Amino acid sequence: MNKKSYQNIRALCAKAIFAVLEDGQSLSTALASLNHQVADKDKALIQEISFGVMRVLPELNFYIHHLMKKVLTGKNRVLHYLLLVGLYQILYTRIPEHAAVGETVGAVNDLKKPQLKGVINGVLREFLRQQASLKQKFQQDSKQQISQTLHPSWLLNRLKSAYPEQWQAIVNANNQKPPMWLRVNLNHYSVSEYQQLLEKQQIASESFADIPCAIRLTTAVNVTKLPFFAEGAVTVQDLSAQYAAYLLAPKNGEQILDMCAAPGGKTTHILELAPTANVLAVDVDANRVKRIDENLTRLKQHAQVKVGDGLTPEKWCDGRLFDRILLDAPCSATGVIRRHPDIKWLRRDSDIAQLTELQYAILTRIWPYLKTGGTLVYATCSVLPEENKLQICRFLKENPNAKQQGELRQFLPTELGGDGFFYAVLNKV
Ligand SMILES: C[S@@+](CC[C@H](N)C(=O)[O-])C[C@H]1O[C@@H](n2cnc3c(N)ncnc32)[C@H](O)[C@@H]1O
Repeated sequence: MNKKSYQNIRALCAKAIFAVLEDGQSLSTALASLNHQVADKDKALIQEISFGVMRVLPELNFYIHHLMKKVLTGKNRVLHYLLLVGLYQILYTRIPEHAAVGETVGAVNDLKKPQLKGVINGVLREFLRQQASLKQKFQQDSKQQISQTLHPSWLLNRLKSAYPEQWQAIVNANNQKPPMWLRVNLNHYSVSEYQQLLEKQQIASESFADIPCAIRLTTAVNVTKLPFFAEGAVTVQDLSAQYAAYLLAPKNGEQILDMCAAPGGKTTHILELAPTANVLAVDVDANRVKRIDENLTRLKQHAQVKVGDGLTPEKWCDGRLFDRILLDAPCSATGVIRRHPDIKWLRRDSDIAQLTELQYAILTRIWPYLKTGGTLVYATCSVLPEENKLQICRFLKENPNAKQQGELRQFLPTELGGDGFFYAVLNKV
């Protein structure tokens, strides 16, 4: 692509944030649709700024409300998001203040609002002047719990009620940048062999006793820097997500259904553990299903991949029964907020009841496709009991042929450990 067609990255950040907060798109989707306008060298910065703004949104809004008599609305709303981008750089990046202000002000041309250059410049410079006192005001704003925790109140209330002792630790973990975890393909390298390869590239890492293929990188790196990534030596996958395939315990030759499989992170792990298992990977989202194929290709694995709705398995299932089913149910994703901080502003309290209903419906429709003696693993990346423990309790009550195997596992996000995840293993008797 011609270099001249790349846009000012602050303008692109503002557009991406606009797409999330005004149009309800996920930040990953919004950034993906702008990707062709970003030079490779700028991709890390655009990610850092836009994800960072989502992480600390209430703080940045607090400052703007103190600095402006009238908030920018209507056709000028995108400039409100540009101001967030400017403030984030000043507060949370190493970009020198003058450059942060200059580049942000320069973005008004790409946003086709040159007449408002003075407003953006004025607000950012006023922030620099008042920075210390505004930060103090923000710290003292204890009435506004949302400012202090950077979480919406409906979610805080749910966390407090589910985890009266741990909610603060969960909130703190959610507000951190996430650690980068890898899953080593043990068919290619042992964990210690791969750590040696990383060391040669000056990439520091730690292994983790509970999961034999997991490595945490001390500092996140682009996957292109990972030795033999393209050849399938490793996959980027959070520690907690790596439990799924181990709990499913697939065997070669078995019939396995990976339900809600896209983008295939767990499909490929199942095939690493049981390379000749007959895996059917199904997801309702045709675009995301393409990514299962891409991941299978990179890892040189084979599975049958279908677009299908978990609510209507009779439409896509060829009549076979499965030895094992992984149901990685669509959920609130409240366990992965540190990876996707936009979730805090996209989800609504009312979504939880709808999701709970959908999860339960998929579970009940899929259950008949499990052989007697077979195993189903129910997983979510949620920390809310309604989507997890309470679902399983209800299912066990209503389905006498379902028996719980082992303990229910509710992982909570921790600073250096894995994401928030839930697992239940059910046997059909
Ligand atoms: C948590 S993600 C799955 C992650 C995936 N298992 C992995 O490890 O890469 C949940 C998935 O559920 C899919 N989904 C949502 N509703 C569905 C439905 N009714 N039937 C099938 N898939 C559905 C979404 O498209 C999404 O890809």
